[in-house]
Amino acid sequence: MSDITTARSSYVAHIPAQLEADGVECLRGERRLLKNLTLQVGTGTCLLVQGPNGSGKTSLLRILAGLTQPADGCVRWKGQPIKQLGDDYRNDLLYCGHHNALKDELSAEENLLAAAALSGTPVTIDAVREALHQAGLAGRERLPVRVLSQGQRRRASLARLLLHYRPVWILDEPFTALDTDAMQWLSALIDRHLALGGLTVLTSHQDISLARGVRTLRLGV
Ligand SMILES: Nc1ncnc2c1ncn2[C@@H]1O[C@H](COP(=O)(O)OP(=O)(O)OP(=O)(O)O)[C@@H](O)[C@H]1O
Repeated sequence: MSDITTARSSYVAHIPAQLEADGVECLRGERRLLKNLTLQVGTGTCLLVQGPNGSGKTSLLRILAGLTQPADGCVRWKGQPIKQLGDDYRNDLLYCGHHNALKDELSAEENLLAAAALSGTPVTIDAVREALHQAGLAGRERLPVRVLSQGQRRRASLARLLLHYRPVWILDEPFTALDTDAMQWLSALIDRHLALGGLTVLTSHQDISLARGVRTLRLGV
């Protein structure tokens, strides 16, 4: 009995904490955007997905986040299909979409508090204020989001990265609208996330530079 337990424990311990796409296909209307796409992203790794407009970057990120089902193939986290993992995967994931997912009439503070509560992991107002300060929004926390600039809205959305530890970050064009300081802040945040054993998949039309290096996947070429 103890031998079996030991064997099972060591097997579990050796399942790599990696995100995998295995033979993924994505159809949009008449178009096949992705065919037999296979990739692995391990902890401490950043994968940058690049390609022309319409090449399927957002579609791939949505499939990796479990928000869109692939026409074929499978996405796995720690060796298990994310479809089967359900909330166990969602609790390990932080997805920041192309749009900022902020409600215009609410302040940045209220947006972050509401998003955290909805995700089932409420946070304190102090934690939210600290995250918004780090995101460079000190003094703007209580304004309705509709009056913030595009870059400030992006910063407010990205402040979610500071509120919970989630190993899998999937970020769709997170650098869009950010100024140079904010781009450096976000790069440092991703680097720290990778150093803590997280992984990141992101899209960007610009090249990005991280201390740990970046792997690039080019679509539509
Ligand atoms: N729900 C949908 N129904 C039909 N077509 C869709 C749908 N979602 C996306 N598409 C199409 O799929 C293609 C890829 O879209 P996607 O958003 O994945 O591209 P992208 O590489 O992220 O583009 P961009 O660089 O412009 O953000 C586009 O031609 C788009 O119109």
